[in-house]
Amino acid sequence: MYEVQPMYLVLEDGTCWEGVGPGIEAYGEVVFDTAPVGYPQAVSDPSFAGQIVVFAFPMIGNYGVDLDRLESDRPWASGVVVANMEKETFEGPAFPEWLINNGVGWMDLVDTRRLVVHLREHGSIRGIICSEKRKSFVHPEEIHPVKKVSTKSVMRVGEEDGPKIALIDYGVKRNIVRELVKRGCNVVIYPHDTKAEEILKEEPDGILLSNGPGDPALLVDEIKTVSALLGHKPIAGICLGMQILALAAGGVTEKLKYGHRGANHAVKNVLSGKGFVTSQNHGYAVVESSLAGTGMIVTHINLGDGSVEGIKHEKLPIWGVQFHPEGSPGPLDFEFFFDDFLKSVKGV
Ligand SMILES: NC(=O)CC[C@H](N)C(=O)O
Repeated sequence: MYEVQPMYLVLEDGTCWEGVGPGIEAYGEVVFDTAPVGYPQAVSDPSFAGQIVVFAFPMIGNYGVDLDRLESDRPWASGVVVANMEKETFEGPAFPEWLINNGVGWMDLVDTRRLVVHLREHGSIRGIICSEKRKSFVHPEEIHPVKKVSTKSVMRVGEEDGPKIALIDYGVKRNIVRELVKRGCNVVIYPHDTKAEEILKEEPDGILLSNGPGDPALLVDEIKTVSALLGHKPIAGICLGMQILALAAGGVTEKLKYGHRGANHAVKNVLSGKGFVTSQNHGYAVVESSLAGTGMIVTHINLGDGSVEGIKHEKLPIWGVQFHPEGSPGPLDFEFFFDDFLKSVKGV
């Protein structure tokens, strides 16, 4: 077991939030997530790298961590803030112990209801979890988090004689890989900085751009690579992957005030009128008006704030979604995204 001590979450706007924790400091953009369950999947989603996640649901840690059902091999969130951390569980490592063992700072007994309202009103903001009250703090030097979470070498999984999918890993969630493998694909996972020629040399049948952390507009080389790939093969993008697609086509992305992170975000297909409940984790969005003249059109919007949730090319097999068709955590209503991708890859 571990001991807890008084800890503070100090935000860049000067507000200080009290709680207790195991004494591990954490630094990052403070964001909130509204999913009630699936916290091990959420914090192991590499898209949370560099972020302190505040869980809006009050009880976290009620069940332990199933190490075989994570979205990567470790928690990537830089910190976790909760109202009520359960200390013991019957199965698997307890959530708070697992965070400590991986060096992730957390805080318990925080007034997360008030904190989430604060973040909604003032927007996501940087902060630090620390053991003394501070008025200001120095920001550690930041490198783009995609560099930290992407694979360092090419990896191959799945059926050797299946459709060959080039998956560019900006911080891929394991469930995206599982969805492809489940459909008999031969998946080649590439580091984020792989050149277009190297990918095309392998003659993939389709290209999938993964989710990932950080500001998409800063990924200048990755955007150039995707521009060079456009038009060669069917290309689909998920979350950061969709944002990179839009930027590669000439569009623009912007930061949302507090983003969408949770397991019940309603989106609408504006072409068919159908609605879907989706899993989401993003802080940036594609600017709809910036797509004019790029060949890309909006296919889905968020029913909460009207922001862009899906795009496609008018003529070519290129499309993307801003939410997570692989769920994990969250609903699988949109799992057919992978079936559509495979149909496009096989040309049926
Ligand atoms: N899950 C993701 O791929 C997130 C994309 C991007 N980092 C954002 O916050 O908008």
